[in-house]
Amino acid sequence: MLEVKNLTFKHKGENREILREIIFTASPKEIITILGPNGAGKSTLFKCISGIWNDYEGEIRFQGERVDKFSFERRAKFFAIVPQEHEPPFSYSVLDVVLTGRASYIGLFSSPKREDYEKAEEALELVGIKHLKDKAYTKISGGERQLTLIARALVQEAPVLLLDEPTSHLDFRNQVIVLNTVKKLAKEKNLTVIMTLHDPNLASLFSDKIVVLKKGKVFHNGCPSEVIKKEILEKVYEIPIETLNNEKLTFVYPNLEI
Ligand SMILES: Nc1ncnc2c1ncn2[C@@H]1O[C@H](COP(=O)(O)OP(=O)(O)OP(=O)(O)O)[C@@H](O)[C@H]1O
Repeated sequence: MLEVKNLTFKHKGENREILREIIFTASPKEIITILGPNGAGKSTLFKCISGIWNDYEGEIRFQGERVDKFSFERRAKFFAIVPQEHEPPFSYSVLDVVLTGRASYIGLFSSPKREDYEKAEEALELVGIKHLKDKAYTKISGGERQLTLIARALVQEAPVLLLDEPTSHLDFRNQVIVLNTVKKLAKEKNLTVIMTLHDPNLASLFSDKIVVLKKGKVFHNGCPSEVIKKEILEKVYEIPIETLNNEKLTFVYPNLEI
């Protein structure tokens, strides 16, 4: 289990707390989505969990151990990260980028083995871009890069998958395919998934729990049916919102008379 306990964070030399007393837990097979307006602190929370920022109050623990004490290697073993943006310094092929996710298995002075290539191709197949494997990563679209990075995270075979706005460059079809794949993998491979999203409807469709942040604090935390509600989202996004309900889900949309 991943536990975030009373996490409070401010940048060095600044007085303003970007995150204040954040509390939530995430278990294997669960998808936790961090939802909230621009500037709410989603990426900062993500960076604290993934170890980019370590200088916080409170604790983040994985399987009982404090993650700020993890070595770089242990972090790579436990956390697979899909960042929002990634510019490789060289013109790697798509397959090579995915293979970098196997680094902790390959060893510093060795080359990838057949198993590593097989896993990389399997992951590319899973996210639907195996046909791009020999193309230069610098010459594919933003959405195709995002899919490549998701494949790279999958071959890492880490128990925690952290995705920062995984759908930001994806078309409608690929949003659904990628999030559905992540959901399937979470269940099949026992992964703990934490992601940030901007779309409450996608969050509702694909999450087990949603943590809503507003101004650095947890505004609400619960399963989609508890969180994706007119009264909560209107307070968080400060626009009038309407809902459509059926027995499976609540769909939210803006009331355009604003
Ligand atoms: N390096 C930094 N130094 C100081 N303040 C920062 C720094 N990076 C971000 N912030 C501030 O922290 C707050 C939270 O930013 P963060 O990027 O976590 O928000 P977010 O919810 O991910 O936003 P978005 O949805 O726009 O990506 C913002 O007010 C931002 O200005």
